[in-house]
Amino acid sequence: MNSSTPAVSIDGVVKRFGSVTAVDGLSLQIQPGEVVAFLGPNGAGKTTTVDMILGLSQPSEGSVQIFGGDARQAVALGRVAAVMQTGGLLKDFTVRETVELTASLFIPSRPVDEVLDRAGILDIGDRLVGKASGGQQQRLRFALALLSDPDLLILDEPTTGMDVQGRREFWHAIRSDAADGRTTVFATHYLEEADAYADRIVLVRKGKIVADGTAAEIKALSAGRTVRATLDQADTSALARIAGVDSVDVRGDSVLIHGSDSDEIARYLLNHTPARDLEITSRNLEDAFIALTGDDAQTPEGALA
Ligand SMILES: Nc1ncnc2c1ncn2[C@@H]1O[C@H](COP(=O)(O)OP(=O)(O)OP(=O)(O)O)[C@@H](O)[C@H]1O
Repeated sequence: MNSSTPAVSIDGVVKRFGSVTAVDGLSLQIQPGEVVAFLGPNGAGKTTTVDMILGLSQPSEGSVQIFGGDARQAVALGRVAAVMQTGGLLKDFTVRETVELTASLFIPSRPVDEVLDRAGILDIGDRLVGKASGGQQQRLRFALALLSDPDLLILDEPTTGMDVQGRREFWHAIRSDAADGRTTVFATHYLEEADAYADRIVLVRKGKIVADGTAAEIKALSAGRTVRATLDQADTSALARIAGVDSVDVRGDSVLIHGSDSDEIARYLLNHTPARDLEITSRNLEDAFIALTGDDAQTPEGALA
């Protein structure tokens, strides 16, 4: 590997499960040290992509390379570790025994106490896993992932079940390891988490990347305004052709048009249609996410993907 080798290189990947295409032609390169959020609604293909990065499944088409090589090999060498949503913990072991047992299976690079401390569970080392809360179990999975001191950490909904303080401590640990060069990829539903902690957000919808950029770039992309007007029998395809328009939604006798240039939309409606009662509103962040990833979303003009 040389310094220009990407940590993750996904090239034209398609993953099908029978008639379902979970990942549909995805290409993505992640450089060492980046913290990247995979954001998207249920069923967007986040977990399927994460599984392929971990070598747990193979693409139907295309290729996935981790540090220039095979994903399974990178995992076997301890260069890649993961914190997944469920599974993998034995309830009758204590928290510390779980970490010790895992450490005994390979040559760990970090001492047990250090990873327990890093994950914020040093004080509950003697607690049975079955008695640990959901958030504590999630921290335990994090501790296990840190044992090999991986170069690439994959997190699937990592903070599920964690309280506010737990989330903050968790992300603090992730960011400080990123500063030391660790690459981190996490899948989430939470826009706020991606916004606050990722260097880069990859927005996926129906197995495709719909936007890829910094949080600021994504927000700028999904900004814009909605123009609502009363308009019978709206010609939606004509409205969709107005410069900067990315969605047109008809609700009863109202039409909602979203785009980057609300003046242009209003001008068109007033000059070329019998539209009346115009209202112009800004979207909040959550609306923007839905606009980019919802069922009616169209890839916005000027998309960063
Ligand atoms: N083993 C499987 N067999 C059949 N279909 C699958 C399988 N795994 C995933 N899928 C389908 O592939 C699509 C993508 O699923 P995936 O779990 O990757 O989405 P996701 O973005 O992680 O969703 P969520 O946010 O709900 O975790 C879904 O339609 C899902 O039903």
